[in-house]
Amino acid sequence: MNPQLRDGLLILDYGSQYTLLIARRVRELGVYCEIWPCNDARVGELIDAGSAPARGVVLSGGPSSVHIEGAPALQGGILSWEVPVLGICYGMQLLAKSFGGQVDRARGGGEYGRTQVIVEAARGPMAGFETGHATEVWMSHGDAVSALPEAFEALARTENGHLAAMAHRERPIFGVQFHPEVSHSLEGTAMLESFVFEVCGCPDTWNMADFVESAIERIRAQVGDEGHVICGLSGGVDSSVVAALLHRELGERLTCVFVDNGLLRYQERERVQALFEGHFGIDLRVVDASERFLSALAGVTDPELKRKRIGELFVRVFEAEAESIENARFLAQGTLYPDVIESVSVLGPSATIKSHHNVGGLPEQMGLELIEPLRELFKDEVRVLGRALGLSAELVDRHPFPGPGLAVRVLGEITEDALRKVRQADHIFIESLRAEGLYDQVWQAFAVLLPIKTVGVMGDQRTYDEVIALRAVTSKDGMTADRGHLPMEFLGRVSDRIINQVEGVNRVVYDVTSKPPGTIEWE
Ligand SMILES: Nc1ncnc2c1ncn2[C@@H]1O[C@H](COP(=O)(O)OP(=O)(O)OP(=O)(O)O)[C@@H](O)[C@H]1O
Ligand SMILES: O=c1[nH]c(=O)c2[nH+]cn([C@@H]3O[C@H](COP(=O)(O)O)[C@@H](O)[C@H]3O)c2[nH]1
Ligand SMILES: NC(=O)CC[C@H](N)C(=O)O
Ligand SMILES: [Mg+2]
Repeated sequence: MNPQLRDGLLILDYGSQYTLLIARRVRELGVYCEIWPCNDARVGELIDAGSAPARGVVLSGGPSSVHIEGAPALQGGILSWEVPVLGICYGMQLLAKSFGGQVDRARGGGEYGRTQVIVEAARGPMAGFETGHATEVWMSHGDAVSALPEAFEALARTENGHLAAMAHRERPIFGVQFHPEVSHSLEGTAMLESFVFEVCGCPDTWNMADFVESAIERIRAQVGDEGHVICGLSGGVDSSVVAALLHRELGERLTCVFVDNGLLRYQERERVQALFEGHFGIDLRVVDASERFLSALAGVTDPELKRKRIGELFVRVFEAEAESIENARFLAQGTLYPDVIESVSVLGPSATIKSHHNVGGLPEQMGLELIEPLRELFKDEVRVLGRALGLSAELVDRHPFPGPGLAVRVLGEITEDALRKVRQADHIFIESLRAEGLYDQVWQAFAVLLPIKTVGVMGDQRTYDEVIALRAVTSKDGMTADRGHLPMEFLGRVSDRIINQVEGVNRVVYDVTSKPPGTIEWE
């Protein structure tokens, strides 16, 4: 928990796809916030201690229904913190149920998409409007509050009379059935503003500079005067920002370790070495662990098992380096919020999407204590921070590259030959994007090698070779993504180059799946 949370908002996540957007909106207002899973153990501890972690609490939406067995519940103790609460969608339904109201399947099957609501009482999130004001909001619900709890009154209704927002008559407890955090709710930001500033009284003092300061303070407290930190440096945006932050505070008490795991892209090791050894005056060690990684992955085809083996080996390599450095008890990583949220599940183990190597892939026993100063940030926020720390545009605007690297882009079994194919194809794709000025128009792009063979004809000869899938996406933070709209002629040129130059590949396809329902990586 960051001490800045005391002046900010705690968002409890019940599994909504929009929870991240709530956090973004709040931070855009200059107020710090954190998202915790609704069943986070810290909530129970803080309830027992009787102390609220923040100035207000937001209960997010979620896919479940409050009247179904096993649906995530509201820990009633939250209400004893006596700080303002705003329930959004599922969050509002939880509040209604807790206070004795009725929640049922909505008449007519629910409301999805654009809806007009009319303000009935200008309080709480609706404080900025006149009674009778009509505003367009975004709905996405199949259940509805069919009977208001006695202690509550309606703040807004839809045109056909359904409850759209409610407020406790005496306490600062509010619910909205729609999603003020999405941009389709035209005056949603104003509603959040009223809640955050008027109701909760949060100061709008949060910004990146504060973040740096408080991150450094926390690092200082954690590391002490003698501690030495090992930083896993991949050459990517996140770990470079962490290294720059740590270097400011620790100077020579920082050692960066770049691991060549044999799963890197074309000439990646050389590029990272050239960039960092010359530039930052940072102590950089390059460890060639490729044989260890490749033998640990031999014969492994399950994506989660790949990720776990890779996560564990990374840590073992860092531990081995730490042994030769006095007081090296800490491991810094560039973990971001999306890495965390995808690796841990809200509703139970089945909802884990994938174990990011640096979170869900970590071994249970570790000899090093983690330092993860970016754990509460999103990618685009880290980029802003990187620029503020003076990192070059080339580094800051680089496409992300996952720690498990090409292992999750060779579907199925990983062999040297498969790595060669995907590495060459990726290089051709990325260089072509750069050469034709398209690199910055997509958020991430890469090649995937599929474990299937198809028939082709090359130079009058029959071929029976493998398939490369190209993937390019646009995104803001990696949590959701859309297909990249690359010109078909460009894709055709890349396809020709790949098939001509990469031995063993005779077909190229383009992935047009968005996220959701797909994920960005194929494994
Ligand atoms: N080859 C590597 N050597 C050392 N550490 C690594 C390596 N790959 C990943 N890591 C560690 O794992 C963390 C998470 O990887 P991730 O790819 O999410 O971040 P990144 O590489 O720093 O940034 P980007 O998202 O731009 O690729 C990194 O921040 C870094 O600490
Ligand atoms: O460092 C990382 N370790 C991992 O284990 C990992 N898995 C996915 N990614 C990257 O995260 C973003 C979202 O990816 P997905 O849509 O595939 O989950 C994309 O940018 C992915 O490249 C990872 N990064
Ligand atoms: N988006 C939501 O929070 C949906 C909540 C609840 N499952 C409903 O359909 O009403
Ligand atoms: Mg990376």
